Amino acid sequence: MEFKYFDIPGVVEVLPRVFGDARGAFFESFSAQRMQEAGIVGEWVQDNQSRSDRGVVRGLHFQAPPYAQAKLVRVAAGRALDVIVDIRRDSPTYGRHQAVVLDSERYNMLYVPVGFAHGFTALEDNTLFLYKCTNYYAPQAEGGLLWNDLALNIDWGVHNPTISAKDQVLPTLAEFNSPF
Ligand SMILES: Cc1cn([C@H]2C[C@H](O)[C@@H](COP(=O)(O)OP(=O)(O)O[C@H]3O[C@H](C)C(=O)[C@H](O)[C@H]3O)O2)c(=O)[nH]c1=O
Repeated sequence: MEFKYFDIPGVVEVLPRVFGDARGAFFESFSAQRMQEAGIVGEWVQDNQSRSDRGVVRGLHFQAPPYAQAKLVRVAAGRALDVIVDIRRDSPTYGRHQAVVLDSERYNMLYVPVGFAHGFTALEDNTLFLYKCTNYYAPQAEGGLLWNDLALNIDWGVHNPTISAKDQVLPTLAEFNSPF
């Protein structure tokens, strides 16, 4: 299991060791000890899974404290362009985003710390998106940012996505008051 770090502090890509043979492949999708050593911290209490066809955009979402969630995200089938935005007020990279392609053939994962808005584009049909969370679902604490806010300057890889009505009316970064 190898780890890749980015200019945005705290974000970690996990590149697991994959064991391929005539039957297929095997890899460890979670290791509390190895991940803590890499700075991937938190008590993982809830696993989620969503299925999206090509052109779906979900996000940008977060849960406000005290229900804030760190996430460990990957795809079990298909591919996704994962996007996270730093919304930690005192961060030198506030408002900046990081995009990483999650590929079910590369088995890579991304650690999204507390203090980030998160979303993704499904790049293929039947993209199965799996993620661990460090806090339970708390709809009363949900917040978000408008996916196509020009100030975020995010290339989602799609111009006319399938997106929920809820996500189409999220605030822009300028309108938004971060709880982090
Ligand atoms: C997130 C969540 C949702 N739900 C229910 C609530 C709705 O009836 C239904 C769909 O929820 P929503 O439209 O919020 O699903 P997504 O748009 O995929 O939301 C997720 O998308 C982005 C990418 C994220 O990072 C978050 O984990 C999460 O906000 O599932 C639950 O029962 N539990 C949950 O933890």
